[in-house]
Amino acid sequence: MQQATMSDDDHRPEHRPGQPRESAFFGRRKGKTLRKGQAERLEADLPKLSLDLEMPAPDRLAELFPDAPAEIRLEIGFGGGEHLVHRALECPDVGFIGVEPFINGMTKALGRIAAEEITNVRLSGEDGVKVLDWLPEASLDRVLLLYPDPWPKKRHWKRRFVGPDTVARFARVLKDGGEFWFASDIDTYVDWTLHHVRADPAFIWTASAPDDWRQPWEGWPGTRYEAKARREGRGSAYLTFRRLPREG
Ligand SMILES: C[S@@+](CC[C@H](N)C(=O)[O-])C[C@H]1O[C@@H](n2cnc3c(N)ncnc32)[C@H](O)[C@@H]1O
Repeated sequence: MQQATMSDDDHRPEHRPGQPRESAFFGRRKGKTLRKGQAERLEADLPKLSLDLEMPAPDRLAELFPDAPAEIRLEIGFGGGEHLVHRALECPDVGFIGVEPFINGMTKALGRIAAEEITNVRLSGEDGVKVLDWLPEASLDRVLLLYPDPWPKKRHWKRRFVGPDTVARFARVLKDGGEFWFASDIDTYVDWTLHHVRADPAFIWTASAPDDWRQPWEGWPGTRYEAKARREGRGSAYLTFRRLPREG
């Protein structure tokens, strides 16, 4: 990563807050044709683990999981699920919701979930925006966005998942004191995210020293996309924002 400038005003011309987006997915849903076994797994296993966005969310989100976890985290755009599965195994008492519209990534994650007999994960193949809008207010302890599609060309910055509307959505679904974790190897996206999240009074950026954003979180296993960034010579920033208590 080039040195992030951490300035707040670099990207304002592109930032025109308007109506909340109904979709923030601009990527591919399908890659290589799935092998027969993979297609069968997708068909058999996904419905069992998938959120039903046609039905209202349960008031107590913990009811989605067999062991009614006290803590629930959401990972948006999990790719092949490497990080999601690692954390689900590391924290069996936490409920994880993973969102990934790319079918090949979803299939890979389903394979790992089955192989490890993981029970504390629920999934959605929908756009993360739809899942955020479905979730009850103040229902999550953490939202993770790890290496979101970077859209490096300036004319595409508006496609980035982070924007004023999605930051407001994070603020709605997070519990007081909950956290939004963001990782990226693209310096303009790091600056962009700092600008948008710090513009929302619901959040504070928790960093007080450079290592707080240069070093990954405890137990960090890396991600597939991060490994690619390293091979190509880019470092990363890891931003942690805390949702402030609601007033009243
Ligand atoms: C660059 S990849 C990173 C994958 C993984 N987090 C990693 O670090 O290896 C970004 C992922 O976000 C997914 N994605 C893009 N837009 C999304 C959206 N609106 N909702 C949910 N996932 C999305 C893509 O399908 C892709 O798998």
